[in-house]
Amino acid sequence: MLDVLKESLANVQIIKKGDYSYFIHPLADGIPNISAELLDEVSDEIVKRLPPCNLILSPEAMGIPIATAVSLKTSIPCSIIRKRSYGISGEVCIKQHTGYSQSMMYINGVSAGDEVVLIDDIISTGGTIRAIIPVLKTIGAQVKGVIVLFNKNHGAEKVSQDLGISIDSLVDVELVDDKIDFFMHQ
Ligand SMILES: O=P(O)(O)OC[C@H]1O[C@H](OP(=O)(O)OP(=O)(O)O)[C@H](O)[C@@H]1O
Ligand SMILES: Nc1ncnc2[nH]cnc12
Repeated sequence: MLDVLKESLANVQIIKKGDYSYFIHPLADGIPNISAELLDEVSDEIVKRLPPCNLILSPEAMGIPIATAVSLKTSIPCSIIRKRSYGISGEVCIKQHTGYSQSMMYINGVSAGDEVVLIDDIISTGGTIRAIIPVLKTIGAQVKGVIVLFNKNHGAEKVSQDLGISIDSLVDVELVDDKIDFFMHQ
């Protein structure tokens, strides 16, 4: 099961962003190419786990292919959290910190009463999800769940406990320096 995903994890390259270890994978980076089979398999699995919701939300950039595929398979609309401001009414600005970058992000298209599932390629430090979730609650949206492909170094468990939300993932990743291990959840 999840054989294409398993195969895609063999021989991933690891690079350094300063002191931060980073692995290169099709669905986390768009490099090497994202095969249709991989996207199909991963999105099928996420659809199986998807809590009932009326909106899929995903931060740019690498949440987009996964969230789009899930949206196509479920007919649930998808909204993208952008790194550029449109300055339109209702836009909410947040500050994202990852292990290697800081960026402003802008939420449009989420309304009070929406039942939202957040989909992303990876959780690592949790900075991205920690920035997004409280703002969704302030807007009055209900966060029905978070689903990521990769849970790096137990980021999901830490954020889940701190924010009191459920974070599901398909693969646990242990990455320290240049040593990487993957643990599939099935
Ligand atoms: O848990 P964290 O430490 O916050 O890391 C996870 C985030 O890092 C990556 O986003 P990035 O902003 O690098 O953009 P990208 O999707 O364009 O790679 C990834 O897509 C997640 O959104
Ligand atoms: N591809 C990746 N590898 C390791 N850490 C990450 N954090 C965000 N993207 C990552």
